[in-house]
Amino acid sequence: MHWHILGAGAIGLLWAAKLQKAGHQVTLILRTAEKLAQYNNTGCFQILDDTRAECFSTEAELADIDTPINHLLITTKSFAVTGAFASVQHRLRKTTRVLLLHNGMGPQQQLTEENPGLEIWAGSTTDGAYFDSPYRLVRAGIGETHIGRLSSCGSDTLFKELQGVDEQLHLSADIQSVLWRKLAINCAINPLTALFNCRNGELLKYDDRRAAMAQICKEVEEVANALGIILFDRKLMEQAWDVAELTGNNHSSMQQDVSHNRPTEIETITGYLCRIADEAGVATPANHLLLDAVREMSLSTR
Ligand SMILES: NC(=O)C1=CN([C@@H]2O[C@H](COP(=O)(O)OP(=O)(O)OC[C@H]3O[C@@H](n4cnc5c(N)ncnc54)[C@H](OP(=O)(O)O)[C@@H]3O)[C@@H](O)[C@H]2O)C=CC1
Ligand SMILES: CC(C)(CO)C(=O)C(=O)O
Repeated sequence: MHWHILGAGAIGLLWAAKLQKAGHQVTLILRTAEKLAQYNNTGCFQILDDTRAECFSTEAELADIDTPINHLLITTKSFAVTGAFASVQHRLRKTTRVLLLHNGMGPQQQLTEENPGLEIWAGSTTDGAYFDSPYRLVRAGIGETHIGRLSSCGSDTLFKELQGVDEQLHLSADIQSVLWRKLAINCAINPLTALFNCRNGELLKYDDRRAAMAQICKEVEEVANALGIILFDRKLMEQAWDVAELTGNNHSSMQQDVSHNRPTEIETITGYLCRIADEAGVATPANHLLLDAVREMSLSTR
């Protein structure tokens, strides 16, 4: 299959490599002519893991050409998804399949509602990767990726066609719940680490941080309950505690975005939770306070 990847960042390039290794053709869609020239100068990207460095010569192009896209993987940050999608919409056909792989919620539901005839999939991953220099990607952790079809149109054959791309790729029959679980964990950890400017594990070391985390978790559970969403088979606080402990030395993506003065994904994490809670009439005062606090600290994406 020929995959176009929109969002040639850490997750996008990781997937470009996985797809290429499994025999798929891959084209990266870059944002500007300047970025394309810079990439073509380098001619490839590298992925480093514990044992080796691999080079991938993947072709790249801009969004505004007319070549049709049959398989589109969008791996931008959540706040850029709808804009990125719009930039290639003229290249999509009735049979195009779209896979969205990002944290947070909102864009997946919006694109599915606005494009009822399109086969749209969404996913959530615990893979980890970061750049140590441009187009040099360090694979930080091998995680699991769950994908599932959001649109009512289409079929599940895409999953079969992706088998062999990643041993840790799973098909979910209820991808909304998978996205909610990831959302719940991100609500519990990301904004607090940004606010306290600390590593994930440092949320557990102080009474006030633990109390804030417990209150956030309680509100997220109340929203999920009101919507009939089953999160975990134990309390969210216990689940989030384990994730914070397991990733104790890591800086969350939101803490890193705030500390590097980049836009954060707060609007699609706590922002989404608060919006859905307001619509459902569930009070989420601690999440609203946290949303305001992180909005104050980060570049606006609204
Ligand atoms: N990195 C990780 O380990 C993990 C990330 N995630 C999630 O995956 C998602 C992607 O994260 P990550 O890969 O780290 O993010 P990056 O910032 O590394 O990559 C995003 C890429 O999208 C590009 N982009 C943005 N807008 C457009 C556009 N309109 N057209 C084309 N390209 C565009 C950016 O290009 P430009 O450079 O021009 O801005 C950038 O290269 C996020 O939701 C993140 O939370 C989830 C698990 C782990
Ligand atoms: C689970 C967690 C908090 C791990 O750092 C994460 O997903 C993130 O940083 O975005």
